[in-house]
Amino acid sequence: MTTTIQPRLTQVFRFLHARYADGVAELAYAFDDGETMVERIRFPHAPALPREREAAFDAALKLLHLVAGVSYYKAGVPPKIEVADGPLDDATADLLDALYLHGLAEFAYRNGLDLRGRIAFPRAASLPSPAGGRGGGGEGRHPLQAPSLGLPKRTLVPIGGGKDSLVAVEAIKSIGGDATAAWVGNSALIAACAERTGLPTLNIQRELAPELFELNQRGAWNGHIPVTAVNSAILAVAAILYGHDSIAFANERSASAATLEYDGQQVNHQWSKGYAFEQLLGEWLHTHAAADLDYCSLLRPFSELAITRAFAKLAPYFDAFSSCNRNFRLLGPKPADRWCGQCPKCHFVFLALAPFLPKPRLLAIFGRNLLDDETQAAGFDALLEYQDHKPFECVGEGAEARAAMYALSQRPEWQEDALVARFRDEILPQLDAAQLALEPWLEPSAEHRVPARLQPALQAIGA
Ligand SMILES: CC(=O)N[C@H]1[C@@H](OP(=O)(O)OP(=O)(O)OC[C@H]2O[C@@H](n3ccc(=O)[nH]c3=O)[C@H](O)[C@@H]2O)O[C@H](CO)[C@@H](O)[C@@H]1O[C@H](C)C(=O)N[C@@H](C)C(=O)N[C@@H](CCC(=O)O)C(=O)O
Ligand SMILES: Nc1ncnc2c1ncn2[C@@H]1O[C@H](COP(=O)(O)OP(=O)(O)OP(=O)(O)O)[C@@H](O)[C@H]1O
Repeated sequence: MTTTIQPRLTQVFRFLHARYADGVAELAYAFDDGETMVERIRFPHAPALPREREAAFDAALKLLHLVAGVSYYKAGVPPKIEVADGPLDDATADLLDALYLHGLAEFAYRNGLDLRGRIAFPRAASLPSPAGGRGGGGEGRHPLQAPSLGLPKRTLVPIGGGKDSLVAVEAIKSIGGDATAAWVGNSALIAACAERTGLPTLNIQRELAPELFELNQRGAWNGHIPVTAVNSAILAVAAILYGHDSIAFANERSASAATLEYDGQQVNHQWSKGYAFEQLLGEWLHTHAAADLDYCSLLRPFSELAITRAFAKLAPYFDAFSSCNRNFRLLGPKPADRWCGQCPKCHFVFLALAPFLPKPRLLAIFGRNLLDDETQAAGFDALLEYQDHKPFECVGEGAEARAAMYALSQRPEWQEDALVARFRDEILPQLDAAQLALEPWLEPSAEHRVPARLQPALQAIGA
């Protein structure tokens, strides 16, 4: 179907319906009275849903509808949001308001928009828990507790093709945890990583509504969306459908740090990988879907450097993984050999692995030495927050990039490489050497929501 809507002139974004049958979820949206846009999520070999899980499944499917709408809403950012099913309870509206405001903060910043005061999901103050939850309250603000469903003690581990999820997988394997390697989309690279884990696999397909790409061609607003939230909501539906009691993402501590602050608002490229979103969704699932469905990040206590140190021990993945997001485009060109070598992710992962791997091993992974290439100076400067802000990408904090670069500048095998020498001569004299130690970054922090059953896996990562 061809769309005729002028996206930037729309007045209402409408959540029409979410339906599920035979392993396919259909999520329908529209602007104003325009064409229906349908996103489809395909759950392979979907089992019949046990009756006791139906309410939880319906709740999770509704949430997925609301979360996945962010891809379409952003095309027009109209002033009004309507939900055909009716207004949301406060906890659900709070989650959605936060996700759309903070998850689209980079999008807004780069497009010169201000979404504050514009995003307001319809809410009714006193709605009861939709999953048949129990336990008093009555004000509808926090609908207490959803029932326990007796979900099997199995963990869905989302796989992104990069180092982080593979560290999480190996940590769960090290404690003999029952787990499934799950991923969304049709990336062959992710499939190869998932196969290599040796775990049972689950590949969920996602088809965006084709009208979105037409809207993009017609001048829709476009930019970054909180895709981890979409993947999380898909996996929550999957956990209930296939029977898993936990979803263990691999979102690092640094994901909670803002990329920059602008006009009093924090702009974080990785907002839906951060702890605030993890808490919102984890609580929401307990109160609205199933008390025994845990959503967490297994890597939350760890910095990027602690994670690269752990990954440096996982040699069997070295010729399969890639953190370069250019591999994961739906439409655009992809790098020929897994690492484009030009983007912030390539720069950061090279730098963060370098202190923990023998140099020839690292060069073999990337097929080149990014730190001996003067043309890459600006890219590394941004990582160090030197004359630039942190890039809009999934990279560690400026301070940990500086700690990694400092460590290399002290090592004979690295210190003559062009960008390490430049750091030593030009940037280091402007820094406080007391702030550059690597070791503090390897210490885990206490803040996480990892359920007791999986906590022993944290030892494997921190060791
Ligand atoms: C792979 C990638 O980085 N894509 C971003 C890129 O998209 P591009 O236009 O270059 O091409 P496609 O990926 O083929 O997408 C085509 C258009 O489709 C729309 N779209 C796509 C996926 C989706 O979930 N929703 C969508 O609306 C969009 O209009 C695309 O233009 O640039 C886009 C615009 O800035 C980004 O939206 C694309 O980002 C993807 C959604 C994506 O998967 N990105 C992840 C690699 C990513 O950024 N991960 C973050 C996680 C942050 C978080 O809070 O979740 C990270 O690793 O830090
Ligand atoms: N297509 C996907 N399907 C399911 N989960 C995904 C997908 N892409 C990313 N994720 C998950 O989202 C989280 C954040 O992704 P991120 O890209 O930071 O991790 P990664 O790919 O494991 O590692 P790296 O930081 O090296 O890229 C991880 O838990 C990852 O597994």
